[in-house]
Amino acid sequence: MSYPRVALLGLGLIASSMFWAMKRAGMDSHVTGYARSQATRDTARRLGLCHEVCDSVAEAVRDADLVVLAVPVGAMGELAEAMAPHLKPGCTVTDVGSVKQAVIDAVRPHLPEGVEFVPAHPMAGTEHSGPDAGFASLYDNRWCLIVPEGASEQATARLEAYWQALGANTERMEVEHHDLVCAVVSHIPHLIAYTMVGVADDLRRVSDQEVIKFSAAGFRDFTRIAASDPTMWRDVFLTNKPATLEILGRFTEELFALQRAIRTGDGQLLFDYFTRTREIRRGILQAGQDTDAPDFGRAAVRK
Ligand SMILES: NC(=O)C1=CN([C@@H]2O[C@H](COP(=O)(O)OP(=O)(O)OC[C@H]3O[C@@H](n4cnc5c(N)ncnc54)[C@H](O)[C@@H]3O)[C@@H](O)[C@H]2O)C=CC1
Ligand SMILES: O=C(O)C(=O)Cc1ccc(O)cc1
Repeated sequence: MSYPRVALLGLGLIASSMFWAMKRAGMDSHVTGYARSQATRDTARRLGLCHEVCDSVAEAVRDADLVVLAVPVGAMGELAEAMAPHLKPGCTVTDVGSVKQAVIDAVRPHLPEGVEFVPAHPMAGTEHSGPDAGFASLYDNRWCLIVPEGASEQATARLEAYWQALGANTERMEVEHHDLVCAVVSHIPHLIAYTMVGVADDLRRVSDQEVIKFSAAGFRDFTRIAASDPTMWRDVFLTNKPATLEILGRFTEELFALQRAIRTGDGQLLFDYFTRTREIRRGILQAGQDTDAPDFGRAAVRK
């Protein structure tokens, strides 16, 4: 079941992809959009993004049955405060932020009685941002994590059905677990990519093309990930502090153990470690959980 009127607040990669996916799904919702900068609103109008691009938050949310907060995590609270007085009674508010506890803490206090808040997080994205970065298939076969946290069953199930219509699979998760899982599968991997590209740049080998020219897929993937939006990722680390520090602590412990093994020539430790991690990759492929894996990956598993 869809929503008759949807408001998208923040018209970047995630919101624009939602609009194109809604269009592709043939939803007959009327979609309003709002972005803070005039330039983004102009681009959105030029692209035909949303049925109506509004110049104020108040106008965008006024009649909306579903309001989607799609701005960097650090801007969610301020946006929620600005929109709250203009919400339609009984509407549902959701968000797409990469961190959940901080968003819940920042948004919920502003919401009037009778408005449902159902936080969500599509596990899909690219390194591109802005209104022209979106595309209809972004959510196809990707997970959208739903963190009901006090929302009614009816509002939660309705949002799940909406995301499924956009192409995603949905799974419910508790907030603390969500933030820890995302620190492991997304946040710390991004930090590692940022660090590795920074290290290569310190060696002055990135800008003169040498690293790019000779790099295999590993480093290229790091450069892609490290090109992600700086505002968004700054906010992720500032707001998911406990989980990212926990995982970073474990990561550096392991890294030091590997460093020591290299220094002392402990080949057995390195071999055992790499064997264990290879099994994890094979397990993912065998379970068919990596839809991006090229066929040769699956073939290797079948052997
Ligand atoms: N990019 C990705 O791969 C993914 C991002 N997310 C989350 O989705 C949210 C949006 O991310 P993207 O669409 O990628 O970002 P984006 O940078 O493409 O778009 C964000 C939009 O919000 C606007 N904005 C920023 N501050 C604002 C404010 N105070 N008031 C109104 N508008 C404001 C920006 O001008 C921009 O139009 C973030 O919370 C991010 O953590 C979730 C999954 C994947
Ligand atoms: O582009 C990539 O590799 C991603 O990991 C996309 C992504 C970025 C942030 C999220 O909160 C969820 C997914």
